[in-house]
Amino acid sequence: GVFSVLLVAQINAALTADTGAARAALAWTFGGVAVLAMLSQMGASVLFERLSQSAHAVLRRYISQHVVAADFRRLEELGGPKVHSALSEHSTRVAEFFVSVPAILTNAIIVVGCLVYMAWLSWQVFLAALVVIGLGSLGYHLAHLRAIRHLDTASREQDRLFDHFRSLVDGAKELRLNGRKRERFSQEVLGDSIETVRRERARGMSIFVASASWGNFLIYAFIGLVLFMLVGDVPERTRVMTGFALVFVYMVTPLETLLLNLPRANLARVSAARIDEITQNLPATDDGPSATRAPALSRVTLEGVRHRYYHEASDDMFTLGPIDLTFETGQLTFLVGGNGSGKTTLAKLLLGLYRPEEGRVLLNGERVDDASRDRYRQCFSAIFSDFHLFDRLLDVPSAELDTTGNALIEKLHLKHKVQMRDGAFTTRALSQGQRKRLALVVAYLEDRPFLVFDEWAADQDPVFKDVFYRELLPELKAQGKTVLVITHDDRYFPLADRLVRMDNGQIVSCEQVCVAPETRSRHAPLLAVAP
Ligand SMILES: Nc1ncnc2c1ncn2[C@@H]1O[C@H](COP(=O)(O)OP(=O)(O)OP(=O)(O)O)[C@@H](O)[C@H]1O
Repeated sequence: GVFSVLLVAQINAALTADTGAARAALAWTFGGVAVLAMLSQMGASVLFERLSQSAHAVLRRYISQHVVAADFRRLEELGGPKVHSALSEHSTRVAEFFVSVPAILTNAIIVVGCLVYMAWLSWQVFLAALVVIGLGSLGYHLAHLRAIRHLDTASREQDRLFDHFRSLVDGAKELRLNGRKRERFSQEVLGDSIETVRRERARGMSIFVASASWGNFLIYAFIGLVLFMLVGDVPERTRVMTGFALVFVYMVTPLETLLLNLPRANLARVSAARIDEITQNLPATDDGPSATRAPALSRVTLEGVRHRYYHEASDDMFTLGPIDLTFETGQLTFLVGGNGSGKTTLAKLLLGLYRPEEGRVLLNGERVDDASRDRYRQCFSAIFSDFHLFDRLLDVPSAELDTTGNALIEKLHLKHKVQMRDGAFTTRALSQGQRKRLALVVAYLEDRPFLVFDEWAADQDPVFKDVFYRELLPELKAQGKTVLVITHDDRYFPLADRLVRMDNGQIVSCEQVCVAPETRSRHAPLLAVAP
């Protein structure tokens, strides 16, 4: 910016230079300044491009760290689409801002430099310029307030749009099977949301761009004011007039660029505010230091534990508890009950994913508090009905791990489909039941003392279902594992040590089951491989 202003001063000096020698001297300075202007612009652009990429990476790391450290319930409430929106669109907008920073900075310096040069040519003109700038800023500020409102509405709608994008892929089967549903989804749900984002953003940006034209108009008004009214009687009229003409011509483009780049900065500001809001809504848990090792487990007790879900849309509440329940080492508990009776919620409380709103959880008689909750959670492996299978174990890869993993895969009848190599599965393109078996392999390899299965067998064929209840579960029990199985498979209820029945958020019965041992296991152990 500085070199550019120096260039214009050199040009003006050359235009008004009297002798050839003076022009020759100016030529060298002009050449030097031109090269410096080019080099500094190159440097600035490269640096800002790098800054933009770094900012993007830093933001993504920042948001991901917030998400990883967030309280699970808060994350559930916030929902995935908002997180996706922050990680993709909003962080990109903020990062893009850094690419426009050199344009804003350089052009602002050129404009300011030109004004200073004008002041040097004539102070009266400079004062007039200040009045014009004041008017321009006022107009711009008023426009800004309106435009930001539209941009903010657009960015909120965009979070919903990301939810619809997810339905577009996750609901692909349903949309293809039902033409009317597809049409309504495309036009009314997705279409309306896309349209709202377009409309609000277009309005916001139009106001910004229109206010840039207002700025442009002011420049020409200023030029007219100076050329036809102010410069009339100043001494050295020709020199001053040439100087002004040159400065004006030179200044218009940077000013336009400046005014057009400022909206982008505002877009970034709105996105930054959204990122801030989302991360504020995801405070880090107070769950103590991050733990990796499981503590020893002999008993887990829930005492008067209670949890509530508030449903805003219907203004009603689901209350679970108070729950009193104890799990002893090596005990096999089946948790049963109708849909929506609170089984999964109870499991989340037991696993330490939800903090009890009332009551307490005890590990070996000691209260689990915020400081020890993460350590407590390391006691468990769980497979939920909406489980996620990572493509790798995220354990230190070793030949031993691969061997044990592959032996388990073979025992679970998946050898022809998938293998474990360097601690990762070779594929995840499997049927739902097969992927659940892989999740079981992971749970075995994690070797935690307490396992929780949420309707694990629901997707298994009758033969493997039988294997699960009659062989795998007794085998886990024999290894001293404590197991909680959420199930609707009533024909296997007698195989449990204890049957806990739930209804409408309450435990309605808790029965010890007495069965002859031989009815529990009819086959030879399936999983002879020690994990
Ligand atoms: N994330 C959530 N947000 C708000 N309410 C929820 C949420 N999850 C569950 N609920 C409410 O809690 C109740 C119990 O749900 P939960 O998933 O614990 O039932 P469940 O017994 O596991 O049912 P199912 O057998 O269908 O899996 C539901 O009726 C629902 O109203």
